[in-house]
Amino acid sequence: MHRIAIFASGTGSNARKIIEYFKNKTDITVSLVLSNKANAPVLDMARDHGIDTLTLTRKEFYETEHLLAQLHQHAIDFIVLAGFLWLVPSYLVRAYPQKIVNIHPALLPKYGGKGMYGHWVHEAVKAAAEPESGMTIHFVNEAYDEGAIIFQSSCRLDPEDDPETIAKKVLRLEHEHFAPVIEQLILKQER
Ligand SMILES: Nc1nc2c(c(=O)[nH]1)N[C@@H](CN(C=O)c1ccc(C(=O)N[C@@H](CCC(=O)O)C(=O)O)cc1)CN2
Ligand SMILES: NCC(=O)N[C@@H]1O[C@H](COP(=O)([O-])[O-])[C@@H](O)[C@H]1O
Repeated sequence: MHRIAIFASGTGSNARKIIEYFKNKTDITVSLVLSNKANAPVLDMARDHGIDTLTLTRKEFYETEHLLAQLHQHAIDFIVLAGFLWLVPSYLVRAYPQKIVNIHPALLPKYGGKGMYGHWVHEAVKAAAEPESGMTIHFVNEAYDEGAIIFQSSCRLDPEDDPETIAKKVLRLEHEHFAPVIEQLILKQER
């Protein structure tokens, strides 16, 4: 059995799609949802699905081994960042080599890096009058959004699109692709 931990900071619509996708699978399950925000809606959603949750302060996340202990206690072997807004530290990247993936709401390498999250991404895409946007799933390394790209999907943008409608188009792609890409990656790695 592969056990996934999802890290999220906000709404958790991607986390919900992933939880629902693996609910009826026999070889992969979501066993833990972590957030840096105690009031994040993703935590209530996880609890509604009977999934353990964990909230960490910045000090606990960066300066203690509490997270590693919790991941070990839950036998986590894969980590998914789904709207998580803190930089994953080196100790965790090293502990889970090629086992941490992130979803980014743009076609990396453009529109990535520090400050590029949520609506800031779509604002920048709109400001640049891009003809398309999309989403990227990539491995997580020590820097924001610089890990090897695993999968990308794009959508056409219209002149009348604004950051909100761009976000909706990109989120639709994320919901369609993230869970199956995670499944294919996990099963490919075990071969
Ligand atoms: N080591 C890594 N950690 C994280 C990555 C990564 O690729 N490597 N991806 C991010 C997710 N992300 C883009 O996909 C991203 C999230 C947040 C930020 C950012 O600038 N955050 C702010 C803090 C925001 C807050 O605390 O509310 C900051 O660092 O100043 C950029 C990109 C997740 N972690
Ligand atoms: N750079 C990181 C970033 O911006 N991540 C983005 O946060 C949103 C979370 O939505 P959700 O909470 O509904 O899944 C998603 O669109 C994800 O790509």
